[in-house]
Amino acid sequence: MSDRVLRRFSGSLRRDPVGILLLAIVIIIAAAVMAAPLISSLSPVATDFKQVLLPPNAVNWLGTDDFGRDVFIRLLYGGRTSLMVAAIAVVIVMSIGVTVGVVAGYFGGVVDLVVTKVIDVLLAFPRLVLAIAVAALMGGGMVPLVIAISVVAWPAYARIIRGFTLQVSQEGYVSAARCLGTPTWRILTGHIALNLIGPILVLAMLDIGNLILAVSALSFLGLGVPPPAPEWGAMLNEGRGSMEIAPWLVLAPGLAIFVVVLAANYFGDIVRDSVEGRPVHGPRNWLRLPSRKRYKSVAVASGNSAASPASALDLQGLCIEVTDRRSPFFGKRILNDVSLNVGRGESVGLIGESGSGKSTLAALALGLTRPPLALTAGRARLFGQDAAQWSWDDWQQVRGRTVSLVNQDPLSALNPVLRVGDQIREVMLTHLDMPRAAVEDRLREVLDEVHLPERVIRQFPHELSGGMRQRAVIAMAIVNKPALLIADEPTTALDVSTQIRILDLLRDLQDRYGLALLFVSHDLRVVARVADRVVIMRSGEVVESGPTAKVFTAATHPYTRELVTAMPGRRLQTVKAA
Ligand SMILES: Nc1ncnc2c1ncn2[C@@H]1O[C@H](COP(=O)(O)OP(=O)(O)OP(=O)(O)O)[C@@H](O)[C@H]1O
Repeated sequence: MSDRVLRRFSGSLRRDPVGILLLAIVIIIAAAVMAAPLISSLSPVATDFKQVLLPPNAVNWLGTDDFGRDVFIRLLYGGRTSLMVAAIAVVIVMSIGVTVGVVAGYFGGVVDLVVTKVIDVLLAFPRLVLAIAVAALMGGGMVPLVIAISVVAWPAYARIIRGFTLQVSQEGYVSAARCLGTPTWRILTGHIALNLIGPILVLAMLDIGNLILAVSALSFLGLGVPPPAPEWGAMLNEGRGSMEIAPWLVLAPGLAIFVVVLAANYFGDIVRDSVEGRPVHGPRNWLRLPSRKRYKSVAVASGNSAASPASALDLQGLCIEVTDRRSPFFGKRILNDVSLNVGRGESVGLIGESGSGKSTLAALALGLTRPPLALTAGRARLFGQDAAQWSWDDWQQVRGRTVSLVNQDPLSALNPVLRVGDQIREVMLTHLDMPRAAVEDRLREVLDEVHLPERVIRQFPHELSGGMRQRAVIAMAIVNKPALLIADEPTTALDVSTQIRILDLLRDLQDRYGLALLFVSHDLRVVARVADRVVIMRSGEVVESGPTAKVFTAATHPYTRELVTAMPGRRLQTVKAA
């Protein structure tokens, strides 16, 4: 995960001029602060009463204070204290917060009850007031400062980490590890803590700015490092008295705190976006409007005009390999010389055993081939255009509009906290500039098309049956009237009678819209019900293809014959009759 996050982080930063500027400033500040003794031999506490309150000049770049001390040198040494205390506090706060949160969330019961009550009590105090009380009780100084900040900051972390732990503990792999007798410490460190690295990183980045502010605030109140040692908050306090005649005394530390906190928050946002997988952060989003040009050309090509190409999806000699050298599977060929064509209005079934490469192929048709996998040979055309050349943004314009997906798990495709109606509306509004009334009309129309009652508009996914959820997902996929629908094992999670109804619905929609349908499945009976043509894959290669009836009754490849022989009921006619 870390590699992917790092790549996204550096990718976001590269496209973000403000982020790069802030990063450069922070690197300069951090380097200057670390190298303070090398930059000047002057002591930050050396006084010179002949030089008091000098404005910035060639010798004293940021002027002098009312003891004749050089403000620039004090700023450098003060930064060491501020940043070091904040960094130590983050580590301590994280360690306590993560340990308490994970233990409470995983063990639950009395442990959780006691911990959450303690957290509730601590969070009821205003953070800074509690920190002032703790620091004042301990008498000020660097160590009490770190302790005061840690004491008040850990409960918020513990509460968030407890929430994440509760969620991760419910995951199937944690239950499986428990069933397999994995020791508790191993589950906590290996399964749960590993999954919390992302949220922990985000929390740390977002809160480091707050901790720097807390250090400065306590020092400003005289509860930090004792004078004459410099610290940014303490410098603000010292400069307060002479602020009107020597504004540089407060401007210098004030600006330093501002820039560092701003940068920490800004990077916190980028890290959060990178961990959560949001594609773009920052000014790139603000400055660059989505490119409609290429989208229009794709949309035009996908229209049903006579001039548009006959193929919806046309793959020729396609190879997909693991191209990332860091992957242990580097060089592995996932798809080998695969050719497949889905004509307009045609329904093609893609059949293969587990691991044959069906999902990899479906992902390619949606522009979702991501590292470590890459297209290394062959041609991929969507509605006559060379889709291999499209950027992520180009694909974003096409996915959900020209090409849609229905996957096997409707529950994971629907957001559990949003009403079904809002989720379908969102798909429309993402792609089409429609008036409100038209959106509502189309919403009702599409629900009717997938045979769902209007009441589901206001319902949440958990209030629907499995079959209804899959219909809702199909409604989302077809609401923008796409030209190509990819159905990746859409009936696997359903019972047999619901399966048949969903398959009939897909066939029906395909006829009504002239949809091209790529139906991916390992179940021959299911494919027989919807596909005009079938393509059989094995170990990343196409072994046979042809009209459904022909392949099922007169297969030429031994593997296909094996599949057909193993099919319950054997004959296609039997399947259709069922
Ligand atoms: N990122 C990857 N790195 C290495 N191998 C991969 C990667 N992604 C997929 N594979 C391998 O590619 C092969 C095809 O995977 P794919 O998921 O496309 O199969 P599938 O036919 O969809 O299987 P299933 O029906 O079980 O989902 C598998 O052997 C899989 O292990």
